[in-house]
Amino acid sequence: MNIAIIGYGKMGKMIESIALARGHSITAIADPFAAGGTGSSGAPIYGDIPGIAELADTDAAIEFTSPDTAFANVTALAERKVPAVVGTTGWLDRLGEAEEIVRKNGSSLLWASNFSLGVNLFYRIAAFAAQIMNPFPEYDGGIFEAHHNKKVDSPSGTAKTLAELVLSSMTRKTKAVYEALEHRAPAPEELHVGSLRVGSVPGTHTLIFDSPADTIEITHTARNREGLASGAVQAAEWLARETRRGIFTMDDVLEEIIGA
Ligand SMILES: NC(=O)C1=CN([C@@H]2O[C@H](COP(=O)(O)OP(=O)(O)OC[C@H]3O[C@@H](n4cnc5c(N)ncnc54)[C@H](OP(=O)(O)O)[C@@H]3O)[C@@H](O)[C@H]2O)C=CC1
Ligand SMILES: O=C(O)C1=N[C@H](C(=O)O)C[C@H](O)C1
Repeated sequence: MNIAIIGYGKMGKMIESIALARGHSITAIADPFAAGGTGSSGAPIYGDIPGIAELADTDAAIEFTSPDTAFANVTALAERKVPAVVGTTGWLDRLGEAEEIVRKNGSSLLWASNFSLGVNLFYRIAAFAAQIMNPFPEYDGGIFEAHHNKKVDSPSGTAKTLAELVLSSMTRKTKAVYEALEHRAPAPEELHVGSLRVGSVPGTHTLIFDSPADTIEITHTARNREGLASGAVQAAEWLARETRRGIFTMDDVLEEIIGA
């Protein structure tokens, strides 16, 4: 299939190499920093989302840019009717608005705060764990995430998704709190989420249940960005096969694989 890459940073470059290894072609790359050149696939790099003519043969675009630019990119791709796989985090307060624009244009959006298949399986395990821990109030719950020191959004998108899953499976927790809690202790119904930015950590997420007697920890540790980029390319393949138009997530891709 033909893929356009929006954002030619750490993820965009890894996606290009994985897409090529899976037999795909890169039609265009958009990134203001590298505009005017070509990617290692030979695809031209534009400063902004290319026009309809340049994207005519593109089956799907994969977008990993920055929280400030993702919404405009999703809008531009929807207007060009290019199905979009979007991994940028820290912009999802505008997701509802973006979904409306995508639907109005009869296009498609598949988004995920984390495209790693391992993390999406971890989400399912975490939701089940939260459900079975719910009747045991002696076990408090919390979330911890660590990422590299170039990451501009905190908490991670993955931690936010994980918190939403825990809240929907654990009725004694009603609210996620992300701040440092400098001057107060968390209330029992609050799910505290902590973030660390250090070095080159690709992404670690832990769900913790802690009682006076013991601790249960479920951790996903990314070793590198390959799993993330590979999941995004698999999501683009899924979206290009999908005959329905509309809004999808990585959970739809996982559902096709595991049948639930
Ligand atoms: N959902 C998931 O699985 C994952 C999500 N992410 C998220 O993806 C995003 C990108 O991550 P990463 O690749 O590591 O970040 P990088 O900073 O390495 O790359 C982002 C790139 O996008 C470019 N960019 C900025 N604005 C635009 C624009 N308007 N159009 C096109 N390109 C633009 C940047 O250029 P410049 O340097 O000039 O600003 C940069 O080259 C982050 O939000 C991160 O949290 C990351 C990994 C996995
Ligand atoms: O910025 C990153 O690097 C990552 N961002 C995503 C997030 O915010 O959850 C996913 C992954 O953990 C890497």
